[in-house]
Amino acid sequence: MSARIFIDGQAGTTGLGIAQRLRGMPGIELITLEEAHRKEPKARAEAMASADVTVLCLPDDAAREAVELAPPGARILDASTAHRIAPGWVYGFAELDAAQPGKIAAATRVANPGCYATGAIALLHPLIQAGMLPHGQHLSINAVSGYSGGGKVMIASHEATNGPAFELYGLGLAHKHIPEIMVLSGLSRRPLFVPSVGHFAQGMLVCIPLFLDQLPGSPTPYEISEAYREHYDHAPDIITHPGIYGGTLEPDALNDTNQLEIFVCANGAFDHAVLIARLDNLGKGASGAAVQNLKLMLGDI
Ligand SMILES: NC(=O)C1=CN([C@@H]2O[C@H](COP(=O)(O)OP(=O)(O)OC[C@H]3O[C@@H](n4cnc5c(N)ncnc54)[C@H](OP(=O)(O)O)[C@@H]3O)[C@@H](O)[C@H]2O)C=CC1
Ligand SMILES: CC(=O)N[C@@H](CCC(=O)OP(=O)(O)O)C(=O)O
Repeated sequence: MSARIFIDGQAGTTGLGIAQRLRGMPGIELITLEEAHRKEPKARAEAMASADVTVLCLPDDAAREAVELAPPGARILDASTAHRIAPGWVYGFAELDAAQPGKIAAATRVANPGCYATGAIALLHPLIQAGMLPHGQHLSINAVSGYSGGGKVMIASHEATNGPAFELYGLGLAHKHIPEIMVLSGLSRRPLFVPSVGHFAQGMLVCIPLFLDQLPGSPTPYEISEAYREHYDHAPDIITHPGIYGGTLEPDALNDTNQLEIFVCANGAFDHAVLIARLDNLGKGASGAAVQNLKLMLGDI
């Protein structure tokens, strides 16, 4: 028997990415609304009622409205920021720890993580859990994303104007991913987060600098990479690199995959390290993770 999936927001960047991934999968039937009806509350509520899982690929306010429209008991996977740390919702980062896949599988409401948050949590949570980073550590997070991270509006703007080549944003230091990064990593002190966007469509790097001599026990970079190896030993989509990485890193090497790579760069003479996550903002940072979560919610069909 096939599983019926309704994507609310089927015409957007994330919705199209999820639909494309699901079309190739056996055992999945997509419920689609005609263009004229795709924003009608009644048509959307009916589609939700007949779906095994509804995936919300909508702006935050529209996602909150959709949850209100949903019949009681409807299973929902929300790709927006609206419910990431909301009570009653399970965070859809399956690699968080050994218990998370089971929690996602059993949940009625799952929040798909933000793209930057996926990279930051993947770097921070294992070290905080292992006691190598204190919960109250002062941290800066710097990241660059391809312009598809900004959805249809940013894509159209970059493609129409051929730029800007690069820009910093979020300079009010209140980016919407900071709350989920804090809660899921286990940080008690708000990190500084400076995102940026470049004139390339897809791909992402998330970088976290550390002064190793300020950490408990002054861990070596090798101990940090070993902590990642142990934590992600049973996570096929997370690729850890042993030892210290000293090459160059381009953001788009994992495009169209659901993988995330972790690098530890360091210079022991200065006790300096930089933790780096590379992922596809539209893959593991959005549609790839959504499909991974859907598979778990449907019993890994
Ligand atoms: N792009 C990315 O890398 C990521 C995005 N996300 C999140 O996913 C969600 C969708 O983002 P993204 O795909 O980029 O955005 P887009 O702007 O590309 O797409 C949003 C879609 O939602 C539709 N929509 C808006 N309001 C309603 C409504 N009331 N009822 C039905 N449909 C509606 C829009 O319709 P119309 O086409 O008519 O404008 C559009 O098709 C956002 O919450 C975003 O934060 C999550 C992870 C990564
Ligand atoms: C380049 C760009 O604008 N990126 C988006 C984040 C996209 C994303 O993954 O986040 P959500 O799932 O939370 O929307 C931003 O910074 O708001």
